[in-house]
Amino acid sequence: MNNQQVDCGCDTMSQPLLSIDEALEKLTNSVKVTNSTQLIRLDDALNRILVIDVHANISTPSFDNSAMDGYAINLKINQINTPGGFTFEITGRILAGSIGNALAPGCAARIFTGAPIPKDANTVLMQEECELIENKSKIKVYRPISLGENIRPMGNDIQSGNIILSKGTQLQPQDIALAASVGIDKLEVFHKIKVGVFFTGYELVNPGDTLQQGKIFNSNRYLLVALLNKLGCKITNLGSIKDTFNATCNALKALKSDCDLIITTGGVSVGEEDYIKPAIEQLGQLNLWRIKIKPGKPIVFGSLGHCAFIGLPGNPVSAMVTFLLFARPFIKKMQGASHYLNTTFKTQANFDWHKPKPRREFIRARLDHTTFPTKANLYPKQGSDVLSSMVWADGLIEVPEKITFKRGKVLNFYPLNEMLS
Ligand SMILES: Nc1nc2c(c(=O)[nH]1)N[C@H]1C(S)=C(S)[C@@H](COP(=O)(O)OP(=O)(O)OC[C@H]3O[C@@H](n4cnc5c(N)ncnc54)[C@H](O)[C@@H]3O)O[C@H]1N2
Ligand code: MOO
Repeated sequence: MNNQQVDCGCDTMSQPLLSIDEALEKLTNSVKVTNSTQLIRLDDALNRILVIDVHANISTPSFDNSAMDGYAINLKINQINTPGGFTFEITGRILAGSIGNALAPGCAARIFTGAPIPKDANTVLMQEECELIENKSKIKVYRPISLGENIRPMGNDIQSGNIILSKGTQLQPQDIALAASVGIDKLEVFHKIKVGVFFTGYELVNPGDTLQQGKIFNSNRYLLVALLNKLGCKITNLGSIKDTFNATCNALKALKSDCDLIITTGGVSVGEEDYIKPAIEQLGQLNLWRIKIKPGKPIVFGSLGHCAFIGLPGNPVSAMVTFLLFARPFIKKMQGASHYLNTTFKTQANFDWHKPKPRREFIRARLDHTTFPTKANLYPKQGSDVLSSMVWADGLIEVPEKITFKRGKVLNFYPLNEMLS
């Protein structure tokens, strides 16, 4: 078979391959969101996903307070926005955390940032604008003053009863801080999901062991574990297993009862030594095999009872790209995240595309930010074995199937830093 025939977008039995959109829809529609939840302290909440909306039961700030170090004044009606210097007698001093006495008209209280505005004060003046006079018993101001200057009103940030964080939020430092600001000390989050992994391939050797002729180091093991750690999964790692049908079935059986999801790499292609698909068909249900994308055509999606299964291709770039495009949204949805799809933005290709391709391609690219709009440059080698292309790249350019284009074409860019967050 020549290359064009291999890449026809059909399988060898002329069955059309699924498009990426169909495959993603099929995968994410089938996700069962974990129903196991726990209450955790704010210090442990980073990156965890909220089960329910969080409401504030106080307003913040909970009292009117000063935005500046300076003087709270009781500005009289006839002084508002009037030109000319005004003098205020200092009758109090209010630190943050303390309460001052009411201010009589024409009087001032020394006040510090965050301190409560005393009763009857209606404006705060910055100390830099005030001249202390008469042995520091008074202040004088030379500019017109308007009402309410430098006062942060109660509820300026949050109103009591408001939803401050929505269910499905993956908690970031600022979310945790917002919960703390209304006095919440614990949040209800989904339990971490349990993911079992193993790696097929007679050729695999662990880094640290001797590399005999014909063998390769098992880089996918480290790739997958690191990717899953980034997503906050609990991992059971069986390492590399023998490339046999029995060993594959045994590994699946060992993991399925205690895992929400099993992910493997390798053994998903069409060779008679590829046992993942037949093992899933024998032990569970096969829902999808092979997608019209490059890299990563042979991907298996299925289930073993309650446990979902994703078999990624063995080629390292294919394994990483398919993990990011398919397994990541699947896992994020399973974890309860409301935003689980990858985000993309538009960029311009700094290259021509001469040959229409039958599969949608996800090519390793790096953005040149010195131009506007930014331009995407390609890594010179785009083979699915070229792992260094993933290290060089800062994202993937999506090239639609069956098109050609010239430099300057606007395309989708999938930023790696986003997909690895
Ligand atoms: N006749 C055909 N052959 C292949 C097809 C096809 O359609 N017809 N598809 C090709 C594509 S595309 C891919 S992708 C691969 C997928 O193959 P498998 O998932 O079955 O993976 P293996 O054959 O086991 O390995 C492929 C490649 O990756 C290396 N590998 C495997 N595991 C690891 C690991 N843990 N760490 C690092 N590298 C790994 C392995 O040595 C091979 O070089 O199939 C094509 N063939
Ligand atoms: O899909 Mo394979 O990943 O092209 O090498």
